[in-house]
Amino acid sequence: MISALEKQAFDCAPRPDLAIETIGLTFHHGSKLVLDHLDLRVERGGIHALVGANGAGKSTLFRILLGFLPPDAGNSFLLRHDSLHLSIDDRRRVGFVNEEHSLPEWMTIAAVTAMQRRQYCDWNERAFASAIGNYGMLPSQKVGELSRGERAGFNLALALAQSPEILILDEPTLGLDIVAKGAFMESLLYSNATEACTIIYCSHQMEEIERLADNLIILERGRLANISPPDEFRERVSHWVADVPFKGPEAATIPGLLQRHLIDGIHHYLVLDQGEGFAEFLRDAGAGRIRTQRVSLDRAVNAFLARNHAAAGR
Ligand SMILES: Nc1ncnc2c1ncn2[C@@H]1O[C@H](COP(=O)(O)OP(=O)(O)OP(=O)(O)O)[C@@H](O)[C@H]1O
Repeated sequence: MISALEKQAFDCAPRPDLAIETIGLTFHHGSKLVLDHLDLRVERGGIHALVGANGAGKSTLFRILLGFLPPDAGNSFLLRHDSLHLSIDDRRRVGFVNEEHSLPEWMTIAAVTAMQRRQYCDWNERAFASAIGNYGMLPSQKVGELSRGERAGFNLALALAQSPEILILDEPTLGLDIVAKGAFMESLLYSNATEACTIIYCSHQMEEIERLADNLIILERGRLANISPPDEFRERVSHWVADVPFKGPEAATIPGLLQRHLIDGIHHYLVLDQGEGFAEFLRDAGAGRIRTQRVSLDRAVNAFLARNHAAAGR
């Protein structure tokens, strides 16, 4: 028989197969609940995209995981280590790139690189050279002189050279133009980081996610709303087109409704987790012709995140 104390310790013990684990993680910014008893388990390896509406709590989650913010309740573990007690060695195993790309502006690329090289004992010169090779930066250039895209690329090259076991990317391509975004993603994909480490990647760019991610994590108001391969999520959302007479059925009666539109007298419904039974529902509502269309990941995620607007309209 184990005691209540032992059971609690066992329940909070980190799992070795997980890169990230949060248990009942709760955080408030003032009176605002930002993370709401979040239970998240991210397996080691692969690319995991973290998606959510603005203010869903994604950056806050990263800050807690990295030990920059203490949670109000619950636990968070990074590579099995409690985020509140990460040692210097634990931190060396974690690469972090965010949209700010904050690096000392007055230092040259050569000087920042030399500093990082000294700091990380597992420094991988090949990974650094390969990532930085996508850009035409000169070692003598100061960080302050770099464009946003170059700064992002430099930051990524530094993080990859660390040989991290986990790489956390918080909207690293925010504000970059399409060419700079492409260069950043190429550097990431053609590094061997994708084989050797777990990448958790927060982005609003669905086409990037569709191309890169093995797993789609959706955070909604501080709670976990989905964790699955992106395709699996996309298949949960279906688009039905039907010539239902008049205004069509009341929104409140439509099963799984995410979004609906009336275009040229034809009703379009985006619904969640509905199979063939939905066609029957439309037929019962008076529909003659009914067809379904493929939904892109972008559309599926956006409709899912905006579904509360549909609910509010009911
Ligand atoms: N320092 C702060 N003080 C007060 N509230 C804050 C602070 N930082 C964040 N918040 C609030 O916490 C909530 C979550 O913020 P967070 O930055 O984690 O969201 P996010 O999901 O990363 O959003 P985005 O996609 O816009 O970057 C937001 O509602 C935000 O207004």
